[in-house]
Amino acid sequence: MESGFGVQRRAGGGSPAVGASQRRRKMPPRAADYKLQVIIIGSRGVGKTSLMERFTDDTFCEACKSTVAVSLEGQQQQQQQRRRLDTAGQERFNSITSAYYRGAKGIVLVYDITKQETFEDLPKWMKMIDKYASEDAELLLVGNKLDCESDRAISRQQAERFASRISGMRFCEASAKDNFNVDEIFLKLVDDILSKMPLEVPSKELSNSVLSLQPEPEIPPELPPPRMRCC
Ligand SMILES: Nc1nc2c(ncn2[C@@H]2O[C@H](COP(=O)(O)OP(=O)(O)OP(=O)(O)O)[C@@H](O)[C@H]2O)c(=O)[nH]1
Repeated sequence: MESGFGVQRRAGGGSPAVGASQRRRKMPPRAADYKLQVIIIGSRGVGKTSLMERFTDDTFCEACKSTVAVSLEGQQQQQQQRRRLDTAGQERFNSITSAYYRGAKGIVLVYDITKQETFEDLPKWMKMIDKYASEDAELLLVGNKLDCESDRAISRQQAERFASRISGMRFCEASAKDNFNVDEIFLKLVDDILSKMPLEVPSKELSNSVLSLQPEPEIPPELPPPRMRCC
């Protein structure tokens, strides 16, 4: 399953430490300077939607339905639009999938720190990134459900080792439930994306971004070499 969204960020908008959720609640919406497409990917139930909803709405749902496909535009738009996409047909999935990966400036790869299998799925997701995403996309590995420390199955060191083998991948742990590290994840990612962008960005680069959630990826037989560090 995958999800993503358009992150809008005002230039000089302050650091994550200021508390973005506070700003979201108190500041009236303003036209964004940038719209960047970020996708959130990872196995079923790891908390992709919860992380996104915590960031965009500052809400958390204890018993959410599994997402098939969702589109969401504009974190700072007053009227956030969501629509379920018709996801019938693998061909359609593939074209949607590749379009979202291709357009993504940032990719958040999520696993659940209490579920070994979601960590074991990570190489599968990396293959999708290698196949479809831009080489320039910022990558962030997130171990979610940090509030469930007593049920932890994946150590921080294991995840750090995984991330260190992938060029440019950052890593952090978070809790959508406790709102721990959520704003920091997305705002740092956006800062990293913006710091890579040229000062004058052509307007077509700033087009609306949408989000897509799709089923488990089918790994194609022929894959390009993975984005592993060479030394
Ligand atoms: N304890 C805890 N539960 C969480 C956290 N984040 C999500 N959950 C729960 O995990 C379940 C799955 O969360 P979702 O956000 O729907 O996960 P998802 O990855 O979007 O799931 P799919 O749409 O099925 O791929 C829900 O019951 C959430 O309430 C978290 O940080 N801590």
